[in-house]
Amino acid sequence: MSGIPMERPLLGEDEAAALSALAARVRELAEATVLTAVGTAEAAAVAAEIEALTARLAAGRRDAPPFVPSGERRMDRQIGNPVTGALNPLAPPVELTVGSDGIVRGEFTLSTVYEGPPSYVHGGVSAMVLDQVLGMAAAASGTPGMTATLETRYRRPTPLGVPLSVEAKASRVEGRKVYASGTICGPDGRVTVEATAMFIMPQRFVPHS
Ligand SMILES: CCCCCCCCCCCCCCCC(=O)SCCNC(=O)CCNC(=O)[C@H](O)C(C)(C)COP(=O)(O)OP(=O)(O)OC[C@H]1O[C@@H](n2cnc3c(N)ncnc32)[C@H](O)[C@@H]1OP(=O)(O)O
Repeated sequence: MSGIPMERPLLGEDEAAALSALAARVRELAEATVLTAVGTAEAAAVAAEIEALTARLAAGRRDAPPFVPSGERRMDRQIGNPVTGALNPLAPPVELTVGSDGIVRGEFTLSTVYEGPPSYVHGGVSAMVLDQVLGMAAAASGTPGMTATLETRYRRPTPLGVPLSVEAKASRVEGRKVYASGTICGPDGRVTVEATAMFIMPQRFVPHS
């Protein structure tokens, strides 16, 4: 049982745009923090200002990240998602589209905050992106589910700071189980990471169960 409530407020367009702009500035702040070379006194002064800004935002704190309305496409309502969520400063964010062919596609660039080995993307970050994209491909097949298994194969290092592409597709559905596969490719089109996964729709979400 999660400590975060399932019920969510829905953001209007203006509020979603304003909070997304805020998250974009915080993303820049995170990268500036990792890369800054200002001295210790300046770092301490900035930390104090950020503490005050955090207190201003927390003055209107919600119990859980809000959703945005998304009509039929319930999979893109989680604006606080750590991969795709414009509202989440930890998300790159990866913008995804679902094609009529069932393939989920996206383009994204990862900054140095996602570094694993020097100058390359952390393997856990690649796995997180693929989990999301394969999960959306499973949902696009009509059977959304929770990740039961996720296998990643790291073919070559994934570079930071250059455009990457990701895509995934559901391969088969067996009852509540959906199998999907996908890749991340570098700017040269070569695959850097491959993944396969199996998602299971929890029994409690099965319609009319
Ligand atoms: C509708 C839900 C919301 C979705 C909204 C969609 C939003 C739009 C897309 C967004 C995309 C997000 C992408 C990120 C998705 C995460 O990150 S999900 C978070 C990570 N995953 C988890 O935390 C899952 C934790 N595990 C669980 O909750 C439960 O174990 C599961 C996976 C739901 C299965 O529970 P269950 O339905 O009670 O399973 P159960 O009836 O015991 O078993 C059913 C069958 O599955 C097999 N099985 C069960 N678990 C496993 C396993 N881990 N490995 C292999 N086989 C297994 C059983 O052996 C059984 O097989 P058969 O006997 O039928 O052959």
